[in-house]
Amino acid sequence: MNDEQRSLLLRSAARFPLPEGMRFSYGTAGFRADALVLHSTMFRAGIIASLRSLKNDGAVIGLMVTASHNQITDNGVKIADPSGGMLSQLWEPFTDAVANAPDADHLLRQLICDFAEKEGISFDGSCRAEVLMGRDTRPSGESLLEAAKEGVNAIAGSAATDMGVLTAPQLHWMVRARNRGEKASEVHYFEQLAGSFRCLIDLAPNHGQKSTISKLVVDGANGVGAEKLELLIKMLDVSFIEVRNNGKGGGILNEGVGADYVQKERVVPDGFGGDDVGIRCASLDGDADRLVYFMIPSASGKDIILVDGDKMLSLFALFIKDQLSVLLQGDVKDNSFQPRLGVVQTAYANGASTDYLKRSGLEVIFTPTGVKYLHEKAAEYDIGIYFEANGHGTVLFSKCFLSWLEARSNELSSNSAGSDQQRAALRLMAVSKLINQAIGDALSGLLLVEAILFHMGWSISQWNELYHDLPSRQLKVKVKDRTAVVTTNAETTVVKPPGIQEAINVVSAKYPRGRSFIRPSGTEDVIRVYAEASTKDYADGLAKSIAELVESYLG
Ligand SMILES: CC(=O)N[C@H]1[C@@H](OP(=O)(O)O)O[C@H](CO)[C@@H](O)[C@@H]1O
Ligand SMILES: [Mg+2]
Repeated sequence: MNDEQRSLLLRSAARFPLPEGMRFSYGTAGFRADALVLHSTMFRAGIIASLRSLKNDGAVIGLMVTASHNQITDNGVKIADPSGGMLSQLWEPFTDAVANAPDADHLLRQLICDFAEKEGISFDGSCRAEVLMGRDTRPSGESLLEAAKEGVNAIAGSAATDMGVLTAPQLHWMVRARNRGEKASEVHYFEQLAGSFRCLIDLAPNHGQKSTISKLVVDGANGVGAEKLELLIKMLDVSFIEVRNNGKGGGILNEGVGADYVQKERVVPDGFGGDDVGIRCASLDGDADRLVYFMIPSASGKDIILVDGDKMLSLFALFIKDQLSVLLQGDVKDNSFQPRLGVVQTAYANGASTDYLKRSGLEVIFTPTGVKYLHEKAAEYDIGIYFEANGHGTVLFSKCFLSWLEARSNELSSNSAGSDQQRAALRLMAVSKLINQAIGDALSGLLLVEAILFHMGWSISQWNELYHDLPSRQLKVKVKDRTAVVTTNAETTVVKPPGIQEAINVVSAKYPRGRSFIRPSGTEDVIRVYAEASTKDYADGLAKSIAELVESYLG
């Protein structure tokens, strides 16, 4: 950095002082806190996004202002890498250090200069950083986005482009598209989703009945997802999707609504009730990267039948596996390309889903919690399907598989146009365009679920019958120091403190189909307890006993 660049950075940083007594951590999914204390964090996240762009020879980086499913008074920021995926984990320690560096004695500037030197990032103007920015509908978003913009501008020669209100997955999609030299506006995003959805519907065996698709009611969490889904519905020109909780009726973001509420509390969200019994319903979260489906079984209670991320994963896996087997029919094994299909879950996946997937002949792999881990693993396959139970996930197609698929499809269209094999190839191509390749996306996931249910001719109940969830229960335990718990085996085994894993094993073995684990949360100051067993009472009892163990070991 030359003197001029240094003084620009210092002048700008002085306008966003670090709040006293706060400690910020990039955590599982970006910085999150009360919006009132976040201006310095946003400014600094802007700096990091600029540096990340410079490190990648000026590739576009994304910066999304959102706190997803948190309460409306919170906000946060996630950074998207050039691929459209989450910020590289290798940069997280630096990101944390920048967010917490004291203003005094130019420590922030020093930290940035030292890191830039180590990473070989040059400020000589040979490349220009570019950061695409978006925000959800939180009232604090506009001013926080301005702070982030100042952070980008504090690195001389960088450009920040404000894309306005977006879902998080839209911004990730745009970053990916820009870096691939593809059209990247919101209209292009909608066109790609709508076009590939129509294609899947037209390729369905029962396509003549598309005007009879039954009603779907979507809880938009009073957030950005509702607004964008309404636009998408207009572009699709369909009438079977109704959006509720779109924020226009006075409802508050994530309050008694949204995917996280529905999945964790397992109760009917606001805006839904007796008139919706038996109807296919879905819930988005506050930045529309999570999606769960549900059904209201009776008008008299608040209970729902939850159709979660595990079931979405199972539905996608089943459909893709079927299409692949049609496509590969008759191919001589030795000569043909055998695509590797992998399914990625975390320990929170319901045991019944894992059994179902394995019984279906699928390769199931486990990673720690957090989509950054699942995404990385899924990317190792030709087709990698990943989902967290809470509804965050997607399907990744490798470049090599897509080239093979395109060639195979061209070959089939000249030799056997209209054949089952050709239709299977076209379906798989449409899925790869519909489902967001950058990150889990509730809107694209929703259209894929709808297209597959239509293809199968299934109701939500038939989908739900793929397997029966084992009753499960999650608890949170507040302890003195959650970092005292260290786990291994994708968080299913505790290695510290000594003895607790053995105790967990003994307790779990007392319950039929008992399985439980503990881990420190990456987003809250708690130890999370998960338990499942053959009945609801057993799952509740097991969770309670494990929580007591945690208290006695870590108090
Ligand atoms: C049990 C659970 O739902 N954990 C969530 C939650 O992480 P924790 O580290 O468990 O706090 O927030 C993450 C970010 O949204 C999400 O990826 C993850 O699945
Ligand atoms: Mg979210």
